[in-house]
Amino acid sequence: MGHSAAIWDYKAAMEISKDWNGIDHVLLRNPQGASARISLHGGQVISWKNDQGEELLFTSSKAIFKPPKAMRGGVPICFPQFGNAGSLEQHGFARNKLWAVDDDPPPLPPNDSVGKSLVDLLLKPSEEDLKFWPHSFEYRLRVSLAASGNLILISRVRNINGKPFSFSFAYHTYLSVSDISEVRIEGLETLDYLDNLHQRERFTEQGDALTFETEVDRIYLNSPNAIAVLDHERKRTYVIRKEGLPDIVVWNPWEKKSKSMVDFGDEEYKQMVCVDGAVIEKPITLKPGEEWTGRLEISAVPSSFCSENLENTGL
Ligand SMILES: O=P(O)(O)OC[C@H]1O[C@H](O)[C@H](O)[C@@H](O)[C@@H]1O
Repeated sequence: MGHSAAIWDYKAAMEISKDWNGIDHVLLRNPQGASARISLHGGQVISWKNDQGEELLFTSSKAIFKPPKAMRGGVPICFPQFGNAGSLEQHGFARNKLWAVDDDPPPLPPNDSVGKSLVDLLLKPSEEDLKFWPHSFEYRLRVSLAASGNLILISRVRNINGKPFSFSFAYHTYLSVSDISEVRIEGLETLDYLDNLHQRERFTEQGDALTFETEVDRIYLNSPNAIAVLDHERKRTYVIRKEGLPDIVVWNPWEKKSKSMVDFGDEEYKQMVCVDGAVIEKPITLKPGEEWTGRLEISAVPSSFCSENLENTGL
C-alpha cells in the first residue's frame, strides 16, 4: 500500500545517518517510494532513485568517498570555478568541503517547498578557503524530491560583504544510461559550443541531435531552458529544466581517458553521460548584498511518454 500524499509528512520524510567515514548523509523519500541521498561532503546528491527503486544517477564503482577528494558520481557542485580555467583547483572547492544542514534558511517561494521532501544545506568559506579565494559568501543549496519523483536543486549564492566577486558554476550531473551509444540529446541543435578538447575553441552544432561516438567535452552556450536526454535502450528520457543556468556542459570521457582516471572502473564510461546546467562563458558577478539563484529540475520519464507528450517536455 502506498501512502496518500494528503497525509504524507514531508518533514518526517528526511532522515540523517552517517556513512562509513562518519559523514552525514541525508535521505529524502516521497510517498511513491522514490528517494534521493545527499552527502554533506560536497553537498553532493549521490543517489536518486525512482519509485521502482532504479538508480538514475551514475556513480563510479571506484569513487572515493573521503574528503578532500571529490566523488565521481551523482551531482558534484562545481563552484566557484568550473574546470581549470582559473587559479583554483579543478571545479573549485565546494565539492570537497563539508557542508552544514541549514535549519533556518531564508524563505523561497512556496511552490519550491510545498509537497516536497527537502533539505537545505549551507556552505560558508573557512579561514583556509579565504586565503585562496578571499570573498565572503554564503552558498545555500536546497535539494528537493517532488511527489512526481523529480529531483530539484536550487542554489543561492550571496555576497555578504566586501568587494564584488565573480564565479562560474555547474551542477555536474552524472546521468545513468544503458549504453552511451544509445543516447541522444535533443535541444542543443544549432547552438554554439566551446570545445574543451580544442582549448575552448568555438564551434556551431550542426547535427539534429547530439550522439556519441568518441570523447565529448563541450560547453553549449545560451541553451534552451529544457533539454532532453533520450536513452533508447532503457526507453527512458531525462528532461532537464533550468533557470539562471545559460550553459550546458556535455561530457563523456570515452575509453582512453576513462582508463587514465584512477576513480573510474573498466568500461564504466559507457554507463554515464554528464549533462550539466552551468554558468561558464559569462561568469556571475555579485556586488555586496547581491544574490544569484540557479535552479535545476530533472525528471526521468518513460520515452513513450515524451514522444507522445512533447509539450510536457517543454521542447
Ligand atoms: O575529473 P573531474 O575533475 O571530476 O572532471 C571531470 C570532467 O568535468 C567536466 O565535464 C569537464 O568539462 C571535463 O573536462 C572533466 O574531465
